[in-house]
Amino acid sequence: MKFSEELKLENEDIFTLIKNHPFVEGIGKGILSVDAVRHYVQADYAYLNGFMKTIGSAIGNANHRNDIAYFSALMQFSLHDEIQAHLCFCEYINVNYEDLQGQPLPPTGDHYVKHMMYHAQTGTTGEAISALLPCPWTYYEIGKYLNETWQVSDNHPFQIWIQCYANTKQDVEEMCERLDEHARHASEKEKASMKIAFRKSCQLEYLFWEMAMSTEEWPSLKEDINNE
Ligand SMILES: Cc1ncc(CN)c(N)n1
Repeated sequence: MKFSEELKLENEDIFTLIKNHPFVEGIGKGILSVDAVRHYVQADYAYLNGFMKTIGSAIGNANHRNDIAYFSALMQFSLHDEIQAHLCFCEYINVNYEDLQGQPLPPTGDHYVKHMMYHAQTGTTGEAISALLPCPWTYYEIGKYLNETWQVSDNHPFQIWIQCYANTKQDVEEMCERLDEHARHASEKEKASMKIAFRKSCQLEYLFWEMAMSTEEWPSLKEDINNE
């Protein structure tokens, strides 16, 4: 069995939790709370910046030119293509995209970016790919699942969002192949680290949806004090 197939099998529980998450269900139904969508886009804009910076760190640690070329191509999707997914949500809540940019990451998003960055800075290229892979992989699974489950017609409010990710099969397969190539040359110890990095990223993907749904914020009394 390929290493990527092993990872999928071992983390099927989290993939299922993600597909059944109320935010994901809301995308399928075409009904989501405005606050949750606003919170998601604000956090995801900052998260994608962190994701791309993590790729930058992985490039800094890479020993092979083909990995550098791969990482640079991987960055393009987040930098360009995902804007349409965000704009789809912005249209739904009738808010300018620019107004949702530049916000700090809420606790879960902050933890997720730092987790990926840790593996990119301290681990091997295989470990960095393991930490980064759940981002494209879980979204591809969500897009595919929603496309198969709901009638996603032209007038579905989240059609563009769903198609954006449902069409990424090839990208995910390519990333899995790259991971499998690294796993073939990895020691048992390195493969164990890769598995930990992958599972935590899957779990943080789930928690990111929770974060948006609960509009998670850093705890503080300061606003209350300022408002008194
Ligand atoms: C948190 C998160 N995870 C994954 C993706 C899909 N690239 C995303 N936009 N945001």
